[in-house]
Amino acid sequence: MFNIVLKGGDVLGADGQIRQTDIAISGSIITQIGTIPEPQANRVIDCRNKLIVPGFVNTHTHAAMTLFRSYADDMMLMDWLQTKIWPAEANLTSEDVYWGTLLAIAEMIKSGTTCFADMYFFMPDVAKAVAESGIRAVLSRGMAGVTPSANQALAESESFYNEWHNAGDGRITVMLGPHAPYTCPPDYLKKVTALAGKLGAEIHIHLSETAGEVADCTKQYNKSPIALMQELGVLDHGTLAAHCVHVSPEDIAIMKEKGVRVAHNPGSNMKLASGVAPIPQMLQAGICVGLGTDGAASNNNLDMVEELRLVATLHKVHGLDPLAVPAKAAVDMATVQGAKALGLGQVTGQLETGYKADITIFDMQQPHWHPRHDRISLLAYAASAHDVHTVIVDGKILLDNRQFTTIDQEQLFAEADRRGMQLVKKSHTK
Ligand SMILES: CSC[C@H]1O[C@@H](n2cnc3c(O)ncnc32)[C@H](O)[C@@H]1O
Ligand SMILES: [Zn+2]
Repeated sequence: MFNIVLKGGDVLGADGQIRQTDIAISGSIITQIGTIPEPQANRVIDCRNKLIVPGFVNTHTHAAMTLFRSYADDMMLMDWLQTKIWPAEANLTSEDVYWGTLLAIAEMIKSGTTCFADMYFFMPDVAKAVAESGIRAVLSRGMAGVTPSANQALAESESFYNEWHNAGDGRITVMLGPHAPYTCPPDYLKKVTALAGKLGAEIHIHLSETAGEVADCTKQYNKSPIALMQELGVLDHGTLAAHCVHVSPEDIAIMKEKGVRVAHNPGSNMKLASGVAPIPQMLQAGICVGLGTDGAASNNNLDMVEELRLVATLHKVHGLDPLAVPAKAAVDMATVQGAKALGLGQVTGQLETGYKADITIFDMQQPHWHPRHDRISLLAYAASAHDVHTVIVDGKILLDNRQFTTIDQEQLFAEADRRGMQLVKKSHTK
């Protein structure tokens, strides 16, 4: 007796091939892929005309920034952070972060994401939203060495790791989150690396996002941010580096040597006019690249279906090369490579027996899914988040025929609207 059987869908297997077959789920695990003639299960889902893929892995976001969506647009990164975002974030409460995160989780589930990496504040409240909603997440308490709360952030990171790493039925893992080289001076980063060594924790950090960051770092330390991180030991504990837009061939060689995994955020990089990361060169060098949305204040949504299309098209036009990031490579970045980037390569990101049942099911009975010459191509270039029909995480259905099973949508929208408006009003009256 299985818990769930997905019957007769077009399944994207771990070998990259799509076959019409069945998937059986027992508890949290995929236990069988192949024809199951008369399935005995608590729930059998008819998946004819459905595409079944590994749930998307969003490798970099700041979930609760949904509350600042459309508050500050059309600005460059440092101006955006310094004049709008950081002042507004100073007013955040733990309840705001809980509701903002839950809004993000709802948006991610509805667009097919089953796992995300977050860096923010009030992380126990983020973890609570993750635990209650049923999604999978890799959480980091953001730390900035230049702020008065620098030492408190280190202490909170340690207690957060001790309380939440592997919690929520194993759906939550924890990393350390030094924000960036320009907010975390070398002495502070040394404390972070010492803590990473003590806990056995990996590190999630923003690196080389803008040309200005690289120029300032080079002026101050005579080294690129990547080379500086190498010197400080930041790359010795397992590193998830967000952005890496302005990296040189020498930086790429260091990243390869140190096994740095990259969270590529094409939508955010385009909107903040940060630049185009050399992703084809990184892939060529054998670096693990996952896909992320960044926060909803810089993207301005958390839709990995859109990000999939952006990554597959941006690098073509930038390099004048239609093969720069083919559809299959883009889908891999959104799934299997994303899971590897988060240190979850043995857990999620693939439809294979023994892996967690983290699954997204697309409804292909829509005009833009016909004719079906190539389903991977349709997913990368034609699909929409509206096609997401059912989402399963850890063997539990979180979105059932487009309806949430763990989230009260009406209450969520009311809380998020009220809190978002209040936060922006507070920022304007200061
Ligand atoms: C210290 S918690 C995380 C911190 O990061 C800020 N943030 C959001 N988007 C970006 C980005 O693209 N680059 C750098 N920092 C970013 C967020 O507002 C929080 O303050
Ligand atoms: Zn970010």
